[in-house]
Amino acid sequence: MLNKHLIKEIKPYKKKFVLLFMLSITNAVCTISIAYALMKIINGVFLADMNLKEAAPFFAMLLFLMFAKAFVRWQNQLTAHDISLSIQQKLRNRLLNHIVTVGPEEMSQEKTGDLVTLFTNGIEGLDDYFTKFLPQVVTVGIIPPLILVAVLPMDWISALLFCLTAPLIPLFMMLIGRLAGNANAKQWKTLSTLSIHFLELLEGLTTLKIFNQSINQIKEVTRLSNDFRDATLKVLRLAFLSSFVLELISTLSIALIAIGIGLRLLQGNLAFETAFLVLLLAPEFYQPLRQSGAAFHAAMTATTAADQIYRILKKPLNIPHTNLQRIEKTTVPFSIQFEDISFRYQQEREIALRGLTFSIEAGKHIAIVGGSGAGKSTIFQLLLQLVQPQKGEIKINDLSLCSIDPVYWRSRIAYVPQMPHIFSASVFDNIVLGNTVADENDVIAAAKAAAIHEFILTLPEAYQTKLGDGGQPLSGGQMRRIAIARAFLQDAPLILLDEMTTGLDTKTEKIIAQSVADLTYKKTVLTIAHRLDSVKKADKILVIEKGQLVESGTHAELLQKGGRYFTMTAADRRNL
Ligand SMILES: Nc1ncnc2c1ncn2[C@@H]1O[C@H](COP(=O)(O)OP(=O)(O)OP(=O)(O)O)[C@@H](O)[C@H]1O
Repeated sequence: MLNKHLIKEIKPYKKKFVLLFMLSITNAVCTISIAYALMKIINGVFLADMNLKEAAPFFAMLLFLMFAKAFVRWQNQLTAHDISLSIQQKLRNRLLNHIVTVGPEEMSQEKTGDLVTLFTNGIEGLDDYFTKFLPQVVTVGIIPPLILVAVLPMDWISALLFCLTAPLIPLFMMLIGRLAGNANAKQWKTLSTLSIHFLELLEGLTTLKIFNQSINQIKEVTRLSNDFRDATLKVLRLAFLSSFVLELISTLSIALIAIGIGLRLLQGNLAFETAFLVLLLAPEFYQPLRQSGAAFHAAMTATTAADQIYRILKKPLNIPHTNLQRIEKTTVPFSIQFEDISFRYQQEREIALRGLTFSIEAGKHIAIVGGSGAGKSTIFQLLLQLVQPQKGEIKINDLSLCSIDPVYWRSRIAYVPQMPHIFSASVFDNIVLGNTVADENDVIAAAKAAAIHEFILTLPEAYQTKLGDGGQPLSGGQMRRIAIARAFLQDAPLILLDEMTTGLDTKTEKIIAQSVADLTYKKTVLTIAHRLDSVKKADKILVIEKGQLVESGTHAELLQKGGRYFTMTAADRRNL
């Protein structure tokens, strides 16, 4: 239950944790002193004929101690929440940074719904660990032992009973904890599955409606929702059961001590003062142990989430971070060499690229063609350093790509993906996307080059119109043009274009083609093309099939060869 990862997170907050410890000791001292003051007042007033003047200091002491105890508990909670919120914020940032650094390939093995649940409920669930469980552990470690030390010299029999009965509570907690651990894991899994299906329902709403499947999906979400309710109820049942058991054990223990004290009082073997003080302290002795049951269950949920969080944080970073170099600006445009590159995606049986060897001279325009799933996009993934080849070497200006700082390297690439992502931000921010030096004129120029400026002006707030989730909806072609404007703005020496003109009308395509020609002048450009008539002008065409390079040359050379490219162009013409 004391999760070693979560405990490690406390290290930077050692001082605050020491304060928490000191506050718990003060709380324990206050608890014992309150019992002592009460005993003095009641014994004095009822049995020792104490008058008001004599009792006044004890009343003052009692009042002071009660305030002090309330203050200490308040500070205790504040400190615990302070530590918890700082750790949560740090973990959220670390998780986010790690996900970004690990990259899309590794993260594609994770379910989006799982990650969303982890990032929200999971991290928030850790709060209970730091604000309930850990302070409770500290309290359990301080209050009962201090009470024991106070009681032992006065009444060793009650102290012995404390010692004999107290271990029963953690023992039962451990037994119930085993069951609760499984129930918590199941509850977490069900919640994740529910999130995944709900996300799918939202994302695939159109498809589901068209195929009349929305009812089925709703039924599935409802079924999962019921499963989640059952799983939660099971967890709650166990939590209530453990509370019941702990309450029962502590109540019986207090009763046992009270009977023992009563009998010895009757026999005259015990002074009233001592008996009364021990009776007052007995519930205080068991209270932290009793409360630890609830804290224990809160911690269970937190540790289940923590296991998932640290599993993600353990994912290896795919970039070797030693001796990273930069390519000086003077060496652009870049020449590229693929030397016997082989690559297989994790958890895929089929190899995506096999022994790929080709070279691209600096400043040349290369087209990559091939059937669906041939491995074209994977070449871009490798060039973007989103994945690393298992075999072979990629060289940029004769420098190994894996020795180049990936952050710097990506800043030298303008990339238009097949399906660009539009963020929940203004049109302006979506085009700028982190380019800190671009001003308004640059953005407008980029939008004009991407033939999207006129359209942006028709939007309610022009360049300030919000896009993305909940914002202005865009067509596929408009999204592509925003992505193309991004690339224009970046003005990088290496340009990777994936299906550049897909989803555009002929007029827009012409405008963009001209802008691309201007943008790519004297730059190294790689274009993935499906429509073969758009690759005729390329300096070199690479034909990829089943992850292998089957042909390369200019359009004319390849046609003359009468090989795979020739067959593809013939098929392309027939389909027109
Ligand atoms: N993230 C991924 N995880 C696992 N396998 C992948 C991933 N991306 C692609 N693949 C697999 O790698 C192979 C090559 O895919 P790639 O996307 O490079 O092909 P492509 O030529 O770009 O296809 P298309 O023209 O249809 O986009 C395919 O078998 C594909 O299933």
